Amino acid sequence: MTGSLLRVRDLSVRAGSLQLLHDISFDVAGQGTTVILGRNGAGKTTTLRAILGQLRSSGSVCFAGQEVANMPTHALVRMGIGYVPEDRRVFPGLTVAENLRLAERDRPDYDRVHTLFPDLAHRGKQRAGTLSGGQQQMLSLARALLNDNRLLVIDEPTKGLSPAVVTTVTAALAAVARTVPVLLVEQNLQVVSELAHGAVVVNAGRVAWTGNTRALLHDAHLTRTLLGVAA
Ligand SMILES: Nc1ncnc2c1ncn2[C@@H]1O[C@H](COP(=O)(O)OP(=O)(O)OP(=O)(O)O)[C@@H](O)[C@H]1O
Repeated sequence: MTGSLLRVRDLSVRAGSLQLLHDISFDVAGQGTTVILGRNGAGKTTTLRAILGQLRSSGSVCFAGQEVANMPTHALVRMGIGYVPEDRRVFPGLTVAENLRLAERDRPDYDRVHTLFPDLAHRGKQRAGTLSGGQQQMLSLARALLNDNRLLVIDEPTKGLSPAVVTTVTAALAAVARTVPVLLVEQNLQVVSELAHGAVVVNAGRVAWTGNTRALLHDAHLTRTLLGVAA
């Protein structure tokens, strides 16, 4: 499927008297990686959480032709949306192998996970809470990659990681995106330029720009005004 896999239309979220998202609309292609960019506090994670049914929203979220707005996350996971949240959420008291076992669905693909993250294969008996931040991120990604998903939603996978681990995670995501479409929130523009084709820039809870990642990153005026950086 090469068209739009996820269609978000007029997605709005309120928290009490605050409006966090205002009529967010964008499409996620049925292949490759689509990235949501924006400054700190722009509304990127809120957008993902609204799509994942973790925040009450108005508007439409259409996944593979089916309206899924406000469906609970577990129902979306059963439909084939893998979610890797920003805070990684591994079970610290359980081993690496136990964390993976808990994520298993119908036909877990351990070969894929161990090929992408060989380090995890050697750490099956280690408690996840004793892993480094980078290793925890790999475990968190591995939990989503274990299963055959139709879409992966991944929030800031390289946040706080050393350059070497960023390289490992980026390579794994590039390999994954060759077979599963990815909706990514990412701040590291080098990683964005390596991974993403489509870009959605969010600013103050609104979509400020959508288009081709390359066009965005090669336009110094756009990156300065939308992201506050010199590309
Ligand atoms: N439940 C809530 N109640 C009130 N304000 C909220 C709530 N959730 C998020 N916000 C606010 O909404 C704004 C967007 O937050 P969000 O986490 O989506 O930003 P972000 O773009 O992911 O930022 P960052 O890059 O810093 O992670 C922030 O100002 C945040 O404080």
